[in-house]
Amino acid sequence: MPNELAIIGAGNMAEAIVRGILRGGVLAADQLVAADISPERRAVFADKVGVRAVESNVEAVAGARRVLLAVKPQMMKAALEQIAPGLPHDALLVSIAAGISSGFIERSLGRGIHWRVIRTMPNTPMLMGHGMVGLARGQYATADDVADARRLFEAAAEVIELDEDKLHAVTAISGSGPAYFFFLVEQMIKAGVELGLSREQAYRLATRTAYGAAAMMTPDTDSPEELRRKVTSPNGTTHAAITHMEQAGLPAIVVEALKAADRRSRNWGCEAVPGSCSGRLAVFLDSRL
Ligand SMILES: NC(=O)C1=CN([C@@H]2O[C@H](COP(=O)(O)OP(=O)(O)OC[C@H]3O[C@@H](n4cnc5c(N)ncnc54)[C@H](O)[C@@H]3O)[C@@H](O)[C@H]2O)C=CC1
Ligand SMILES: O=C(O)[C@@H]1CCC=N1
Repeated sequence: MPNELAIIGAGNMAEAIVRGILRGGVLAADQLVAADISPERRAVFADKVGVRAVESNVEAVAGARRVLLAVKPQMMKAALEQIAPGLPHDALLVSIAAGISSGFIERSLGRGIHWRVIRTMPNTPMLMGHGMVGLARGQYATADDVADARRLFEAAAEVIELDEDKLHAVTAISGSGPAYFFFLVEQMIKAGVELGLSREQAYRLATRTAYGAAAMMTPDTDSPEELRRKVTSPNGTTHAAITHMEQAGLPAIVVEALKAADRRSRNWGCEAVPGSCSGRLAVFLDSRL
């Protein structure tokens, strides 16, 4: 079977994407190969996902038509150095790493080749088929490459194409976003316990509420603001809670928190590519973390 997709880094996010690809019939399992340094992750891919898993990145990319770069940003430089010598010159590179620019990937692979790179920012709800992906094309990637990369994600996600610089904001909103909601639910569970419920009761009430509320936010329904208004009786209980959140500064905290995520995404690129940011920019970014 041809090597239609080599995965470098068979971690959590790669698993969500690959499960979507297989579930959606975009590619068959025997057209994929995954490489990971961790025997545990290779076992997950081989035994649970049903995809051939190897230790060697070089072996994975041999003859590959597309390569999904799915290691952590700080591992990207090493992974690119490993695959560069054996990577087919016409392979399409699709990266999901936060903060790593398409330019860095192109330069690291080198060999005088105009590498076609698509940079993306997916999120874990892809595991449930409800993901959101921001996608930007590198300078040598074509419209066909964008369409090709889109197909990898669309079985489990909505995809929007943007300029590459906007991917930091996408990371702050939808890449990291699921964690903000889980964090809120964690606090709701704690509050439930403080209010006298058992942990099981609080857990069930908070998680099912989050699930139901999320399901209400379809493109065809009211805006989040309007949905909130419909729960909020004048001078009632919701009003009491929201007023407290506003007076305690939560709206500004959320906005500032997401700006911190955006800065971290920009800063990660600097860390992964020592010397690529001027000293002043790196210090400026660090000081704002
Ligand atoms: N987890 C998330 O919600 C999201 C993650 N991302 C991006 O996805 C990438 C992966 O993140 P996760 O899946 O969360 O991390 P993870 O830690 O679950 O997966 C990374 C995998 O890479 C493997 N690895 C490390 N060095 C390697 C090397 N040199 N060669 C081959 N494999 C190697 C690790 O053993 C691990 O299994 C990151 O760059 C992150 O920025 C993007 C969007 C959302
Ligand atoms: O936390 C992170 O850096 C990664 C990128 C977006 C979600 N997880």
